[in-house]
Amino acid sequence: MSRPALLPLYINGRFEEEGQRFDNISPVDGRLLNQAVEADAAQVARAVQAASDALQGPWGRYSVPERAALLHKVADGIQARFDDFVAAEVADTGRPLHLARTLDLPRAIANFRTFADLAVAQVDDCCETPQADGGLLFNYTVRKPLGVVAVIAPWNLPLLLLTWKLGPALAMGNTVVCKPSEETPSSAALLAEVMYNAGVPAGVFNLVHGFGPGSAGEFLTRAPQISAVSFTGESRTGSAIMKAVADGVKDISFELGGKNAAVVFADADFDAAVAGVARSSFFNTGQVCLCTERVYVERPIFDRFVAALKARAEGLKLGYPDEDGVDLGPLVSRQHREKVLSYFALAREEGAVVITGGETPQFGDARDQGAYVRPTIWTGLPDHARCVREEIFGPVCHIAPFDDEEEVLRRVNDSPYGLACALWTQRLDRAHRLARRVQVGIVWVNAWYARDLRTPFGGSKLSGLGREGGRHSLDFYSEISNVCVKL
Ligand SMILES: O=C(O)C(=O)/C=C/C=C/O
Repeated sequence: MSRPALLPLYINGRFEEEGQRFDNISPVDGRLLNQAVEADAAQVARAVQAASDALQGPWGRYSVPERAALLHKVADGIQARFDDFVAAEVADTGRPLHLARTLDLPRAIANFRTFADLAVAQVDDCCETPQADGGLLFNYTVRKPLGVVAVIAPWNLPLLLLTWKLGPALAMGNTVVCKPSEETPSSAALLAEVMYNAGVPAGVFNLVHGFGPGSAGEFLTRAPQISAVSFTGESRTGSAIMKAVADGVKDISFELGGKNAAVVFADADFDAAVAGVARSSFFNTGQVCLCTERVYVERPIFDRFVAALKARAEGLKLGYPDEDGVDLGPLVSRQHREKVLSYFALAREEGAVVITGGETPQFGDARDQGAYVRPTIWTGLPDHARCVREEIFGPVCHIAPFDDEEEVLRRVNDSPYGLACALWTQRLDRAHRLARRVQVGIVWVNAWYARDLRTPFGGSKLSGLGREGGRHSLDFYSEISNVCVKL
């Protein structure tokens, strides 16, 4: 698979290599993977202008079925280069090959196909209003594109999350300017090739690489012609974007941070709960906004559960992406590892008992130049400890006992975040009762990160604004008008 040594921009249907370059470093062994072009203010402005112009071009005359057909062609194009995309995603993130093959790529393809099909199936409202004079009002909904959408994607699930936004945005007739994370630019560059080869009209999809403040991210969110920003990432970046678009009162869709809890009751299926909590804490090396970082276990099974979770964590294999049986890759970068390690140190200062982990592994090979950390479990911290309140975004969780529903509900809700929660119990009456009272956007019961793309997805409090998924995405990416006709 030949991945370009230089990842270009893609503006108005043309690949551009002019501009400052930045290095893309492997988190597996620290070697230079490739470089990407950092878009400057003028290039971002041209991308946004191209997107704005494209709305008045052929794309503006595409019917919904024609847009859907083109999105299926894009999905076909990704499928046809499945291995290239897997290699790009694995190179940038260091994730296990099997994870890219079973999650990232299938979801990227599904993200286009699902919203192409939902757009075609979309039915809008109408209603009749009898008038006192015997007349009738006929009301119906008209759905138009928002316009130019800025899509800013994170580095933890680069292609999955970029396409999760692109699918509905394009299905609803918008044009987009995308800025992938500077940590993971490679798969987005491949997607530009697929868009070009699928015949997506020039200006409909544009790609700018770069950073946030003072770089492409800021230039994009401040561009006057954008109508909306769809962003997944840290809460404080979300706040900065809100400020950038406030004067223009732009639409925003935010899927932000979390400090997600798992609650394990004594009646839970013990082995399923241990496996589920180990997965929700360490999946993708803890780099998913939905990952568990707070575990609450009912006291009668607490000691047994801690021992079982410790054994699970210590059984996880850290390795090269293509190693047989590898469970965890590295964190996305040395810089992110410094952040996670700072919490490892903070936990000790705050008085944590380290059940397992809390340090970097010593491989004695090239991986020591990477960004690996050991899966880590703490206990013994008070609920107000920073390590129990702040998002760490690594393979780490704090585990604490609880005695009753009301206590654990209060503790789970005592968080500035409100994204996801996993409840492990066989008392489904209790599960349904608690699910309504947990202040999050997504509750899993005896499961975690099980997805139906039609369901509402997003968080409350600092975890975000709005919902993605199914009709929620179609509505966000539409300008909906009502027409009222006197008959
Ligand atoms: O699975 C999804 O659709 C999704 O949005 C995942 C988000 C994870 C964020 O870290």
